[in-house]
Parts: sequence; C-alpha cells; structure tokens
Amino acid sequence: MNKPIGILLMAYGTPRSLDEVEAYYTHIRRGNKPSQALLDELIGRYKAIGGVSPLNEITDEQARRLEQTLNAKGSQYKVYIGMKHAEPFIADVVRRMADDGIAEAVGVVLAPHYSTMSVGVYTKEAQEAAKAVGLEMKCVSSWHMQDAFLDALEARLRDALERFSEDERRQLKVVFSAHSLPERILALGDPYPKQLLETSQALAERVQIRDWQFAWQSAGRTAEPWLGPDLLLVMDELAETGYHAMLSCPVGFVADHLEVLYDLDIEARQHASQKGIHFERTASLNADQRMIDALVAAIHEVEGESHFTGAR
Ligand SMILES: CC1=C(CCC(=O)O)c2cc3nc(cc4[nH]c(cc5[nH]c(cc1n2)c(C)c5CCC(=O)O)c(CCC(=O)O)c4C)C(CCC(=O)O)=C3C
Ligand SMILES: [Fe+2]
Repeated sequence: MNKPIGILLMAYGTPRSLDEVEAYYTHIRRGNKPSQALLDELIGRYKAIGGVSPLNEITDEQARRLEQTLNAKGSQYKVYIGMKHAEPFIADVVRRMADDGIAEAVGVVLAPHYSTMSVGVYTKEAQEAAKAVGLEMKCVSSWHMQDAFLDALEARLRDALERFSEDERRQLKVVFSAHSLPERILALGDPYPKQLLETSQALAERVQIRDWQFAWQSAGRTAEPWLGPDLLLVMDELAETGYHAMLSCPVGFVADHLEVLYDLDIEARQHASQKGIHFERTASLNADQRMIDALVAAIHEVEGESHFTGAR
C-alpha cells in the first residue's frame, strides 16, 4: 500500500494563553524581546477580543476539511499543520512527517498572496527541513486567483453589501486590504502588491464595484517605513471627501484573528464612527468549503507540475 502524500498546511500561529504572548511576540520579532509598552499593547489587544484568538481552532478546522476533501475520491493524503510563530513549528512537523514514513509532500500557506517576507519564509523553512530528512517537498507559491477562492470572497462581498441601505450604497467605498510589509520589498520587485491588486480587481469586476481602492493595514512597529496608505488614513480621506459608508474586505487574511478582530472590528470601526462613517467588514473565509476547494486545486496544480508518483 502506497504511503500517503503529506500535506503541510502552514499557518502563522497564535499564543494559546496570555502568558504565552511574550514568547510569541519575541519569536515574531526574530528573537528581539518587545519593550514592556509594546507587550502591554499587544496583551491589551488580545484582552479586547476576549483573551485569546480563535486562530488555532480555525486552523484545525481548515486542516480537517482539507484532508476530508483531498481524500473524498479515495486518494491517500495526510494533512499536517506547521506554524511559523508557535508550536508545532514548521521544521518539527516536517521531521514528524518523515518519521511517519511520508516521502513526498506538498506545502501550502494559509496566505493566498506570495511575498518573500511571508510565504517565502514559510516555504524556505519547510524545504530546508525537508531536505535535511530526505523528504521531497513541493510548495504552492500563491493561490490568490483560484476560482473557488474568488467565489467565496464574491459571496462574502454580496452579503456584506446588503448590510448597507440603498442610499448608502449610492456613495460607498469598498476598501480591499492586506497586511502591510516593509517598503523595501518594492525595490526587490516582490509580487505581493501586484497579486493583491489582481484579487481586488477580479472581485470588483465580479460584483460590479466601481468605487473601490486598496489600503494596507496592521503594519509592524519597526524603525523602517512600511507600505501605505494605511486603512485609517484612507478612512480620514473618505470622510474629508464626503463618504459616509465603507466596506472593508481584508483579502490578505483568510481567518478571524487578532489583525481582523482587533485591527478592523475594534480599531478601524471606532475610527470610522468618529468620522461619521458606517463601517462594515466582509466575514472571514475561515473553513468555508470554497476556500478549501481553492487549496485543493492549488495543491493538485503543484502535484501535476511535479508528477508525483504517489497515491491518488
Ligand atoms: C500578534 C499577531 C498575529 C496573531 C494573530 C492572532 O493571534 O490571532 C499576527 C497574525 C498574522 N500576521 C499575518 C501576516 C503578517 N504579519 C506580519 C508582521 C507582523 N505581525 C505581527 C503581529 C501579529 N500578526 C507583528 C508584530 C508583525 C511585525 C513584525 C516585526 O515587528 O517585524 C507580516 C510582515 C512579515 C513579517 O514580519 O512576518 C505579515 C505578512 C497573518 C497572515 C497570514 C500569514 O501571512 O501568515 C496573520 C494571521
Ligand atoms: Fe502579523
């Protein structure tokens, strides 16, 4: 009996309790401990969303559904979760895959758009770990234009537009957003901004949204400049130009987590009400079957490229 093909589903990770936040944040900052002020601010944000983030439960459900969907036609796939900033870390999980006898694997990140600073980091970690244990690891680089991914987001946009009155929809701005990155990626020709605009443009065409723009959010607090304009700044400009309705569609995030539940639902919503703007946000995809179908399609595309001889 053939060994199953391993699927390494990679996610950002999240602290399991407030006392894990310091170690987690230090890991995100590549080993540099945050100042007490920065740590208190992050802990405050977790407290504001109820203490911990739902990200782990959502990642587990995404993995369960992905394995179920992949094996629907009797194939043999085994899905493993590897995290970037929390246990179980990517490299440890790749070693566990090899110990389980997995010889071929496909890695995919729960981030649809490629950047050297996000998906590139996950992929490098996974492939270095795979090489060390003699496991063949192919990785999906991006899945931002998969039809099923766009179908899911199109449905979310149509639902959210219903939450505005006829009148508001006459002058409403749809703002697509994603996690900002340090500006220096532009000089590197990183595809992240272009891919985000491709997804945004495709959605605007599907839903016939004429009045839309792209904004960055959740920029890190580091010395160097991060991509802008920031969502809050865009909101100020909307208020100054007479907008009273804005729909936020964070296309760069696939799950409810702190940078949606706090940065958008608390911070951006507060800012909007101070500006007299009716703020709504599209619901996150989380374990939506169409998003899972997009992951499956992206995995099969990479398998096709690599002509895996493994189980089907
Ligand atoms: C607290 C926290 C959560 C936890 C949420 C929870 O517990 O619910 C979270 C989640 C996420 N963050 C995400 C994306 C990114 N976050 C970045 C950078 C940063 N995040 C930070 C904080 C957080 N982020 C911080 C302090 C930085 C700046 C680092 C620095 O000071 O240098 C960067 C820039 C590159 C890098 O620096 O990694 C990206 C692309 C994604 C999307 C999926 C993905 O891309 O994996 C998710 C789920
Ligand atoms: Fe982040």
